[in-house]
Amino acid sequence: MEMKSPPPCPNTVTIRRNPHRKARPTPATNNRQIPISSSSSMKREVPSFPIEDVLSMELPESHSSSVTRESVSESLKVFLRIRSLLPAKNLAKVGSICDPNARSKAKNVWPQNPTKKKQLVKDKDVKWKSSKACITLNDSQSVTLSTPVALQELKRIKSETFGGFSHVFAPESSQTEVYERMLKPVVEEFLKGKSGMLAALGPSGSGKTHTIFGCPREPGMVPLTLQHIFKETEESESQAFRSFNISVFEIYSERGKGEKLIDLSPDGVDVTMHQSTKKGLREVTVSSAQQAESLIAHAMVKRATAMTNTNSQSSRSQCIINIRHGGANTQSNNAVLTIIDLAGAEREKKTGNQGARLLESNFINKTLMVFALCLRSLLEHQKNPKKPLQKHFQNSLLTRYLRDYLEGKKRMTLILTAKSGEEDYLDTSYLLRQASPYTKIKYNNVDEPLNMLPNKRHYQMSSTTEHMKRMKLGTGSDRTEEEKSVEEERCLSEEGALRICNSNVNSCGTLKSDCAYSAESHRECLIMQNFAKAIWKILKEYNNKLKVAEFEIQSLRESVGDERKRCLELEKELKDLKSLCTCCTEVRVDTDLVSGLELGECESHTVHEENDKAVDAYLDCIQYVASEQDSDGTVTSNSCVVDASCLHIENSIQNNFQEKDRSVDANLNPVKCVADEQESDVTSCDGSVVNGLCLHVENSTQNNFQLDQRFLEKDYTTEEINNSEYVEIKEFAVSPYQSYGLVRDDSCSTVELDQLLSGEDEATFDPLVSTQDDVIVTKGCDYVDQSDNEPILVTSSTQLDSGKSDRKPLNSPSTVPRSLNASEIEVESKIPTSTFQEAKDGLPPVKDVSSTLACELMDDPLSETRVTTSCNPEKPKRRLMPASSILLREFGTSEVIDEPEKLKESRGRKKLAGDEWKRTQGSISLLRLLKSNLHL
Ligand SMILES: Nc1ncnc2c1ncn2[C@@H]1O[C@H](COP(=O)(O)OP(=O)(O)OP(=O)(O)O)[C@@H](O)[C@H]1O
Repeated sequence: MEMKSPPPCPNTVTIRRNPHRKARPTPATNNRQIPISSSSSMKREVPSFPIEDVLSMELPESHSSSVTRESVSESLKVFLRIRSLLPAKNLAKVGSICDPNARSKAKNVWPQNPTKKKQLVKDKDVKWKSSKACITLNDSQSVTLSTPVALQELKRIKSETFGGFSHVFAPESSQTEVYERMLKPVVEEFLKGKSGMLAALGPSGSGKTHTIFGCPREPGMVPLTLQHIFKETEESESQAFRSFNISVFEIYSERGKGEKLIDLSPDGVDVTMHQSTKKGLREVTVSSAQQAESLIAHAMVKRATAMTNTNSQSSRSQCIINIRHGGANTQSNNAVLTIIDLAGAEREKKTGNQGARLLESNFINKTLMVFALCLRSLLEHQKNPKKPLQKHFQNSLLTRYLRDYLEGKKRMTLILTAKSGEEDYLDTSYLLRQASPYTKIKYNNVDEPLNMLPNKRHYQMSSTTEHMKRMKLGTGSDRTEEEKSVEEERCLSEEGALRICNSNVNSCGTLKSDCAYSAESHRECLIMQNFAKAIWKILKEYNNKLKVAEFEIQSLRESVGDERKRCLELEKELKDLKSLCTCCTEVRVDTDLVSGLELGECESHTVHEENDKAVDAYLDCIQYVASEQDSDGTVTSNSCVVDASCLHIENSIQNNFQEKDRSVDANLNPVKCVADEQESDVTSCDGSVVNGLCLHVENSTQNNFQLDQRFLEKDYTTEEINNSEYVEIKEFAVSPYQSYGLVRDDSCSTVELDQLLSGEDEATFDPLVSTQDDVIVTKGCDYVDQSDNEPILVTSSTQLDSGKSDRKPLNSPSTVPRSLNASEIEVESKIPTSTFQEAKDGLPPVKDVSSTLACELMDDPLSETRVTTSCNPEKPKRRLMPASSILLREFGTSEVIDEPEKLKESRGRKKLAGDEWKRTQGSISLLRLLKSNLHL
């Protein structure tokens, strides 16, 4: 369905985000191709994957392990809250906000010492006048305490810096802010099943109670905690998960006589505590924040407070609030959240306490001192494990109750409250000096399963462990309680939490599963961490290898490019050489170089460049002849001997080459076959019987070879010859060649024994009367006879004359005639084209054929080489003594020849036998020596 676009409004401008797309023909293939804009700016560049950046990133050494360490080795969290600097008058107002009865209570503060009262009035005036702060916040974790001018002489310091706090709350910090930052994480952990404890520590009147309980307008940590936990569990379906057991009690010493543990719940009674076991402490189950707050409010009413000169409602006891999961959830979650409002340290001079208040004050101070000693001992023990953990906890009920916390077995949080006025400098200085080192306390291997244990169970476990140790040591039960306690403590401290955990596995099913889960999680974490490290390492190694490989590829490409250039140069060079060899219009063979050859009327041979391969081959042969001639004109080449006189290649016959090349091939091939079969007395080739000794191939039109009947053992009819594979031939017709080693089965050359007496006169050749000297071997018999008047092309002919040699030929039979006239044995053939083709495939170049046979001839020390021409066979034959022939041959081999000839020579040498080549190479040095000595 086509949608017609509305007509364009003349006043509107259409802005196209994308350029126009030109219509283009539908591609033939189904694959839709995304049109690519020709403009480079429109090309969508896909950013490559930043592998380099990724690989260059350093993997944190042990991120997960650091996290683990952080969770395992956590410092004691110490917060500092600075109370706002308010004049006493304003403070009273502030206090009255939270506690309406504060003013009236203050009036009723006991004891009312008139003298002190007057002094207080004076102090108030002083405070009012000197409302300067001695604490300044450096940052969120440190403060500087400045010594008032009046005390600088006494303290000899002007200021002190205290740092390392988890957070320092400024005076203007609200309760909510304090809760959010300080207690909320602890509460959340508690809801997850981890116990926690918060204790407020500071001098009297610094705001501990205010921070912990607050007031209706500013609810403190406890109300906020209750609201939090009930809010969190509101959505829980089960009632059991929405109820908590809350116990509130105080440790109080009435008039300094002993310590009492008083249950502050509505129906609470005195609680007896043996070791850490509390008897009679009532836990109130609450299911809402209101119920809990009501309970806390009731407890606060019951709590012992008194008016002092520093606080209108000074706490006289250590108040402890425990919140635990209630109902059925208690069994599965034993986590306890403990919030403690400690009584403030008091200075007698400052508070003006007397009598019972003074006793209470002493008790409070003592408890706080024990508390501080426990933490100090823990710190020193952690700094130097050789230092034993002191048993300060035994010195107060509070510290006994908080033993696990004070010994670092459970995590706790401290909030220090400090007054910032100069008049509170001493209290604040004492507090900070005492408590700031607590920030260095570490919790090593504190595991939650330990925290989840109820105190009773923990001590039972400790007793069990101790009992087992005692059983191992064989110690009796005659130990005192104190010794047991001390030993138990030592064992606990030495075993560590993990071992305790393992012990718990045996005693507690829940604990066992928790421990196993924790250990498994930790193990999985380590495995994954190591796995990630290994992969990262492998990736980096592969990256390095990749870089190396790329570098190698680049270098190889460069080298390939160089080789290509070189190859092109070589090809060009080869082309030039070829053009020099074949493309020249005229190739001349210097007659001087072939002086040993009788060239007859033809001193130069001209071949036109248009000649075919056969002609090229002949040219090569000529060149070989030329190159292999020594200065004396003696043919000494071991690679090629060509009767140059047989080559009558002139421009006049160039057309004949083109026309008659097949004839040339035809003449070559059968002769080759003859040579292959020469080992037998009678040579057969393609069913034709030929005489291997005397093969004169002419460009005849006859199909059959014709054998001279004189060389046959008996009279054959022409029909018999043509039809039979073998005919018997006279011995003399074969033996001379065998004796001279001319005919070999590996020879691929053509052999023609020919007197070359014009090839016509049969009477001139009589094998029966011919001598050995007259034996002539003509090799490479290609006979192209155009006509009687035209020049005759004989590709190559080598005449071997051994008759006049003093040496006797090998296996030379005395009865064998020495000379044969090839013309008398005339084989005329016209071999079918198919036969030519078959033979042509295996036919090596003419020059190779010639060279092979020539080499064999030259290798025979008894043989002599004579090159004659078919044009003038009467020319004198050149003879060489074998030794000199070899030397000259070797000498010729060691000669430095130019490159084109060298190439051709190497091509010819490939045909040589391996041992022969080695021999030639090996004697080069000798030849050089001879050359230098003989001045050759
Ligand atoms: N940050 C504060 N903001 C407002 N009022 C505060 C703050 N801190 C303390 N006050 C007020 O100062 C008075 C004394 O505080 P509080 O009773 O909490 O001190 P304390 O440290 O508990 O003393 P003690 O150890 O004697 O019990 C209270 O009336 C309280 O309302």
